Amino acid sequence: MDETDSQITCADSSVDKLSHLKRNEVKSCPLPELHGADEMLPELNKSCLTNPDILRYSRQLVLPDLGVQGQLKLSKASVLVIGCGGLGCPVAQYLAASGIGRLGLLDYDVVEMSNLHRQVLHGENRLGMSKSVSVAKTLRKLNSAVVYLPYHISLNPENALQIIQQYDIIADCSDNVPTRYLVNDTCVLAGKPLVSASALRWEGQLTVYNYHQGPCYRCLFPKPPPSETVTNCADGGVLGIVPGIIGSLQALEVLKIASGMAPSYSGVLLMFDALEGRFRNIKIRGKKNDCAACSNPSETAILQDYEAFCGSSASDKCRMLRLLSRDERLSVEEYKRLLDDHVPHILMDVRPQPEVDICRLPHSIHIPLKGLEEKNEKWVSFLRTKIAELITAGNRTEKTVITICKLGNDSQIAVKILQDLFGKEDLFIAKDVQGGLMAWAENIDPMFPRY
Ligand SMILES: Nc1ncnc2c1ncn2[C@@H]1O[C@H](COP(=O)(O)OP(=O)(O)OP(=O)(O)O)[C@@H](O)[C@H]1O
Ligand SMILES: [Zn+2]
Repeated sequence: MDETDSQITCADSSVDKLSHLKRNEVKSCPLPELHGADEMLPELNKSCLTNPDILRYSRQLVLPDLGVQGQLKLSKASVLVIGCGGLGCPVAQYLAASGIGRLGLLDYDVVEMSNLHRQVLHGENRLGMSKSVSVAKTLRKLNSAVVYLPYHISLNPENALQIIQQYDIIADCSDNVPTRYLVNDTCVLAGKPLVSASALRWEGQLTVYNYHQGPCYRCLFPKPPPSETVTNCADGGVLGIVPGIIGSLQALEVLKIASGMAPSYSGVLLMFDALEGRFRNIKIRGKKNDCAACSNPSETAILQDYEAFCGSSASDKCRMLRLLSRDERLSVEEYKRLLDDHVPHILMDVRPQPEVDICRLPHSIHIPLKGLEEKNEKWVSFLRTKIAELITAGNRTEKTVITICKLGNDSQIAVKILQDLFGKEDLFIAKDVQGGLMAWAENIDPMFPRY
């Protein structure tokens, strides 16, 4: 079947309108909601398996723990997958293949090239398309008996309860802390089990919240971590297979709950280390008596400002630190002028080595942020040598060090450390390049690689 004749149940005209919009356009235009938050969904009430069902699911039907009754329960169950990215793809794929009744697919974002190594339900022909629609289109070809409901929206405190209460089980496949708190609190309020997972670099985690008397996310994490300590896939990287593995396990937990079995990870945290090839199960604390969310669910307020609570955004792709004042920063245009005017300076690239191996500005020196943070003598004396060379070579005596990284976060931290190390010296100036090398690629040099 070709892309164009896929029978996604949402209005296909709205899908087409969305398909090739850029992310910002999608966010800013009034969206034709593919499935609105307030739309009531029909009940799933399959009472027996048809012959095609029996053939399709035969290999799992013969499993004594599942059987016909389990399969029928699956067919009557509905699951909301929040985030159609690295985790959401395998979760949705295995649930669809297993014969879940209804799959809600929620994501505000569109498919990008850097998604394809792990978000395996999208493809090159889907670039710019709504992720939720793309997943629905792919899965329609895998199992057309499942009802797919794509929501091309951002889950927020205004719509979360209306959507979540229409599903039996929730899979959190999102990638940011405000969304995790929002999903948790809403699941507590609506009384829904929440299968939650994360994947970053070579590691993955998985647990089930709010299942029977089990703990919720807030029982474990009453307060969010400091926003500057939170890394996402764009910052930290992720091996595509890791969310593939964790997402498959997430689907397994959902399937167990949906078919009437007990999940394995309620009150237990699975930690997967792909480098070591090791899975570890850690027993986690039970329900907290004074948990702000689940100790008294009817009182749980989900209308708090989750972004303010967490100090980070639920929709920005990149976290943006604001450590420096405007005059401690150079825009890429200002930095280009400084280069064109041959102003003596040191450009210090503070990214980790693997990123420098991908691309760098040829005149930069490389001192990784980690080396600076540890005040590593090797790097500090290397920088002192470079500053001495700058003073000897130039007619001017300003010791100007400009830091740069991928997006302009680590470069700000580097400026703070430099100010601490050299700030008392005469004529020492430290600034960073706002937006980093990706802003350089965007606004100055279109040939510079983006990653
Ligand atoms: N509040 C939210 N509402 C809707 N979708 C969300 C929300 N929070 C996160 N998501 C979605 O969850 C998905 C998480 O998946 P993943 O981290 O693999 O993708 P990504 O954000 O595209 O990755 P990258 O960081 O590499 O760009 C994203 O597609 C993101 O758009
Ligand atoms: Zn709790």
